[in-house]
Amino acid sequence: MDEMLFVGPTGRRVPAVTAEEMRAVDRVAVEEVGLDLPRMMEHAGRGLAEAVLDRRENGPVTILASNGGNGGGGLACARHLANRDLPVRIVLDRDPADIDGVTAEQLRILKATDVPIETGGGGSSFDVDAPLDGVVVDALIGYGLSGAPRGPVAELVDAASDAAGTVVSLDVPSGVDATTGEAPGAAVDPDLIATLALPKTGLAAVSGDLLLVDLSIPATVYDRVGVEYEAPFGDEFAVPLSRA
Ligand SMILES: NC(=O)C1=CN([C@@H]2O[C@H](COP(=O)(O)OP(=O)(O)OC[C@H]3O[C@@H](n4cnc5c(N)ncnc54)[C@H](O)[C@@H]3O)[C@@H](O)[C@H]2O)[C@H](O)CC1
Ligand SMILES: [K+]
Repeated sequence: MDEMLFVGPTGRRVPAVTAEEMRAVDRVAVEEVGLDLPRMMEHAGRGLAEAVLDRRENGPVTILASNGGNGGGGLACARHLANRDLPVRIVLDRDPADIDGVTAEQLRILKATDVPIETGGGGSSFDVDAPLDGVVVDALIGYGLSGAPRGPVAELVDAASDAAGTVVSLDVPSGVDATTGEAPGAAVDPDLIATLALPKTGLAAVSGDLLLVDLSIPATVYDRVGVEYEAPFGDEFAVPLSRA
């Protein structure tokens, strides 16, 4: 627990958490402190959008999203980028009607805008075999990965892997186990990973620049979970990390 695998901008060691520890942090934040999921997801989406704006290239921004917390952050990011007139499109792994929970709240907002929402995995306007140009945002799976990517998610992971431009993964590259860094099947190989709140232990074993995005989780949450924590953000809301 609390392996010091990462270093922040001031040279300070930043602890890493396993997926299980991060789930415990989430649970305490929501149930004991009242920092609910929509609030954290908004920070995730904005931090991700700032990372994309920093690395922006000509061409569209394609946001690949599934039905979890990771996808919800991707959808919040899409809103920020579209509000800045970037040519954004969303590709879901499933029919929009099958998105639920907090992620569906994010989707509902986007449906009121003119951001195109497509569905990957056959039978839709999105051609999974056409190369993706511009920036690709990988918001398919975060620390909720269970086994090798399957079905339409696997096809979208492959599409991100074949992309010519910059690929930015949210929290963890989709297909990579957040705790071990191992990939049980296909996995995204991003240029940049915008990881949330604390780095995940598995990120020590994968390539890609690392940016740590603040979710505004108070230190008491980490205390209650037993994660040794010193706020790594200083005066910033996102800081680059290097691997120790
Ligand atoms: N405090 C925080 O760190 C917060 C993080 N957030 C983000 O939420 C995700 C974790 O969300 P969760 O809903 O638990 O899981 P995921 O989104 O990672 O994945 C669920 C999604 O993926 C599908 N899936 C899982 N395994 C597979 C597979 N092998 N093949 C195909 N599909 C798979 C599953 O069916 C679901 O659809 C975390 O990483 C952060 O990005 C919150 O936004 C805020 C708090
Ligand atoms: K991801």
